[in-house]
Amino acid sequence: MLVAGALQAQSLELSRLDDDPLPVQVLAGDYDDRFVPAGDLAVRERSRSPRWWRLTARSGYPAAGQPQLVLRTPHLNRVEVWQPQSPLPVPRALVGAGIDRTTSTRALVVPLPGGLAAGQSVYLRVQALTPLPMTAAIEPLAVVHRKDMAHVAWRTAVLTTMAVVAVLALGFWAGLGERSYLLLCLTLIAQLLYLVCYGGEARAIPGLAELVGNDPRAGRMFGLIAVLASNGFLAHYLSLRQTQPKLMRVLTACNLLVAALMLVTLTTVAPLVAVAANVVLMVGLSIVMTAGVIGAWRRQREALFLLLSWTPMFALTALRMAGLVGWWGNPEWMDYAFPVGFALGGLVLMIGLSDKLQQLRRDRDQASRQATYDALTGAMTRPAIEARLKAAVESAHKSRRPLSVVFFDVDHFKRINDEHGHLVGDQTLRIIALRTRNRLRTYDLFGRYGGDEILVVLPDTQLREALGVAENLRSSVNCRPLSIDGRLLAASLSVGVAELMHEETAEHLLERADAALYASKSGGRDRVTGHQASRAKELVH
Ligand SMILES: Nc1nc2c(ncn2[C@@H]2O[C@H](COP(=O)(O)OP(=O)(O)OP(=O)(O)O)[C@@H](O)[C@H]2O)c(=O)[nH]1
Repeated sequence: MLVAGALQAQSLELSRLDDDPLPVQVLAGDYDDRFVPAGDLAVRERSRSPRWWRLTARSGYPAAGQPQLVLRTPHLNRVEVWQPQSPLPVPRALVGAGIDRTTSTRALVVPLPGGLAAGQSVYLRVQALTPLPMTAAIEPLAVVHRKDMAHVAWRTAVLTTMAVVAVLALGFWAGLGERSYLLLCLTLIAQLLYLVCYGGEARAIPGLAELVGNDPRAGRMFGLIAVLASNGFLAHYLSLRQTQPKLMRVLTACNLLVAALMLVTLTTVAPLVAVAANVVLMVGLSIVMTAGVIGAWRRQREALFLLLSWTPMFALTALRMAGLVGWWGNPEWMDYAFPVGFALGGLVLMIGLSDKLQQLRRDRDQASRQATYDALTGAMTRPAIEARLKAAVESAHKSRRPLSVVFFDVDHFKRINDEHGHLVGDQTLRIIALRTRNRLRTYDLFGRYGGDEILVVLPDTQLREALGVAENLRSSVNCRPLSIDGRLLAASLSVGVAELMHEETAEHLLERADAALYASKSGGRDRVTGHQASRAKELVH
């Protein structure tokens, strides 16, 4: 292993004493032959009681280089360090008593003012509260500062990204009322709190600093809450209950285990709980990953986002598990990879969620279009035109402005169907709809009321003008034959017109227009009839 900057191989030896004798005895060398070499430079302390560790230099670290003892990823651990020839220890911890605010939360740093001669040792009394190993190294002060600055920059970027995505998710939830956003926000906040508890930034947050300093279980609780919230989010996001009910049941069982672990965490700080929590986390992640793979196989779009966001987290959690059980050390990049994985995962899921909502909106718009517009003619459907007529009538009454309706029906349409077939009948309807609609203003309403009946609503229009419009519609059809599949077909319309009377309902207005249409039919077809309310009789034009 190289000391960056100094470009000098770490010539150190780490050993552990499985006991907690008095410091004077240890410093006097009474226990020196009972220290067992650790094999590498990882302080992997599993005992809950304080244990002694010894770091011995194989070659010298001169005082001129301002060497510093560095214990990376200390998390919640508390350490007392005896510098060579010093009878008093230097206490160090990220949170609580022993904080050193002159360095970042990357590591516990203790200066070695007199350097460390070959064969000289530094003694550490370690009270481990987390099972992840701390890596010991000796770095020149300049290197410590450089790495601290990089650490602060990285952590600030990552934690700020998570906080921003969480706030955005909260805003989306408030605006759209979509529960997934709230679950995503909760997940990110719990992950953020988990990271700042173990990463040490909690020491800068009033309230949280005291909580974490006094109780190492706080971070674990946040971790478990994050697992619950993220499982809830993912189940909701993938619609797991509907799409993969079996996996949903397994995930629910997993959530119950997490809830049980939360209860256990309230009563004990045993490291086994951390291992159990990580096992449950891995099981939960495996279920979610399986659901993602199945969803992706079924071409469920959101499953792809899920895989994209959770594959790195899955791999990192597996690596962290391996670190916990001692299969490998805890390399420096893992300190950053884990939070970056959280932040990127949150970002990708946020994008995925927006994509899902966009898709839902497109589906809803399409369904609403289908419900509003008739596929054959492009006119409004009957329920849609009726609703719009009702609203137009209310608005006309309120504003005391005129409104008229035109009702028309294709003459002898049944005959066209019978003689030329249904498809030609369809084409006839389509062409008639096109020709008539082209004669209307953009704000006139045009709807298919029945098989070959069309209702036109003309806002701001009195009967006289409406009769003119109706005549225009009629002539647009009978002015020249319709050309369908090389055939020329003559068609005509019978039209009824009525103007809205004072306090009249939409239904009554329609009845009068229908009566006028009936009058056109019985008067010989291919004509326009207006229903003149005041004279209570029909006018034929
Ligand atoms: N091709 C086609 N025919 C339809 C559609 N909807 C309804 N029809 C037919 O349209 C015909 C409507 O006939 P009516 O309006 O009752 O009678 P008509 O032959 O037009 O006679 P008059 O209205 O008295 O002039 C019926 O035969 C329906 O089967 C459709 O979407 N496509």
